[in-house]
Amino acid sequence: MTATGGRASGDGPLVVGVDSSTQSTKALVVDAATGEVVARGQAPHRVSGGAGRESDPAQWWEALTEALRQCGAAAERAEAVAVGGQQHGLVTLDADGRPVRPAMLWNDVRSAPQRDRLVEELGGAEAWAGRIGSVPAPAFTITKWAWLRENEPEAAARTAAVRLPHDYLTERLTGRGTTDRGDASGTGWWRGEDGSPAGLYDEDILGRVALDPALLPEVVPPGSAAGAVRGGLDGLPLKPGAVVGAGTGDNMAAALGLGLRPGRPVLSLGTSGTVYAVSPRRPADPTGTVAGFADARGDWLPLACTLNCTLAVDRFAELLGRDREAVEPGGSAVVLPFLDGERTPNLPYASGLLHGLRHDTTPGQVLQAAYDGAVYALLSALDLVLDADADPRAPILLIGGGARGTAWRETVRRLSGRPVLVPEASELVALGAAAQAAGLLTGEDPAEVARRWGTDRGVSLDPVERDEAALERLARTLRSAEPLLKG
Ligand SMILES: Nc1ncnc2c1ncn2[C@@H]1O[C@H](COP(=O)(O)OP(=O)(O)O)[C@@H](O)[C@H]1O
Ligand SMILES: O=C(CO)[C@@H](O)[C@H](O)COP(=O)(O)O
Repeated sequence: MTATGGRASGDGPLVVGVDSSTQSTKALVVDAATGEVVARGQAPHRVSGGAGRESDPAQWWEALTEALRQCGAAAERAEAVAVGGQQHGLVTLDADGRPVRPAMLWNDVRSAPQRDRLVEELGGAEAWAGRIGSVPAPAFTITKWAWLRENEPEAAARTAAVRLPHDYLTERLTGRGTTDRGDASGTGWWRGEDGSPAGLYDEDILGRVALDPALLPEVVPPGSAAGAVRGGLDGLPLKPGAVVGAGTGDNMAAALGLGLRPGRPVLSLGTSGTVYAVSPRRPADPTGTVAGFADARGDWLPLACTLNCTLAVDRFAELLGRDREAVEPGGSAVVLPFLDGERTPNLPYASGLLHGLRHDTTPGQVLQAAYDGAVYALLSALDLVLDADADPRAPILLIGGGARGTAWRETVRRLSGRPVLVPEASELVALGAAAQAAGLLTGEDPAEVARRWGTDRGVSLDPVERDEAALERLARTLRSAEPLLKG
């Protein structure tokens, strides 16, 4: 079992990297010297359906414990651990550190009205982009906190600490309320332009949503530890005293795991679809398409995110009664798979749309159209996340659960016209967290650790001619259907 596709195992210390994302927790035990994955575990999460998307944070802790148990004795020997987690989720804790209510997740769009109001109150989209580098989407933590205050004031009043998903797990490990700049940059109340690696909380913005800064975690600067694993964590197979990294958001962790350099675009196909690149310049997109996130090292991570990716396409396959790979070419069907509303483009009230059916349209063509719709939304932001001087021939790094599927790979090739590289290492978020943990032991930059491990080695797929006709059909349908999708 190797992350790196072949280097021999060494005698390096062991580290644990955790990916606590929407659907599950994955844990890897990695040899810090070679990057060899010596054990792995995975346990699922429950996410509510209906109007919102919520998960009980206590369940993430149970899933972490279970995933580590599956790693066996190797986890107990690890010298350091770090947690990458789904971004943005609002975790509210009471005075005893227990969740006041389930966490509202990144893909819960109930706070769209609060988002619109907040954008207007600060002086519009441009003002937000200039101030925090992003125009908040309803994904951002600040909009969820505003929703909570309005809709469940007693829960907001009982809140003694506000955390992100990865902060919650890190705090249970160390007993200290901490976060990092990468995940903090998705809250809506963190600013990174003052030159200090940890950035700062924007007290004026916090005042607008009546959130006391004392309720927020300390931002641990890159290269520093959050603490050590506490004693007395019954049933958790980690060694007390093991170093705990600051952790980060899952996309920032994957960027670490790839040892990503500026100019290399990443397309991640999971519950969310994301497209991003590392940049030395702080982004500020007033259209709101690109979020100006910080990375976990001191650079930036301009990123666009869709709400409808693998789950939406799998749902189309299920509705059509087909295997997810049973796509067929041709036809004129167009699917805008916005089953959960959408963030890119910004259409929180949208639902899915199927257009262009003819008597001879086949179910396999409709399924292919669903893949096309999901990938189109991401590719429309590809050039926007890259710096102007980025090489347009650089391959797209394709990661996330969907990257294992042939239909996903071929759709990205056909709609992008670019070479595609699918890393052999499948769990890049957990590997990035492991690289952060390893860097704390060795004093190295975590991205250098990942490069040393060779995590971006994989299958190279040559470019194919871009399917302009499909792109044009999608663009036209999106334009024409806008009033309907705005709901
Ligand atoms: N072999 C495969 N082919 C295509 N899709 C896959 C394959 N394996 C997993 N997936 C997709 O990957 C998704 C999970 O991706 P993952 O990146 O682990 O999600 P997340 O991190 O958002 O929880 C599932 O929704 C599933 O549709
Ligand atoms: O909201 C975003 C990025 O801004 C999402 O990418 C979340 O971070 C969830 O990630 P996955 O669970 O799909 O990996």
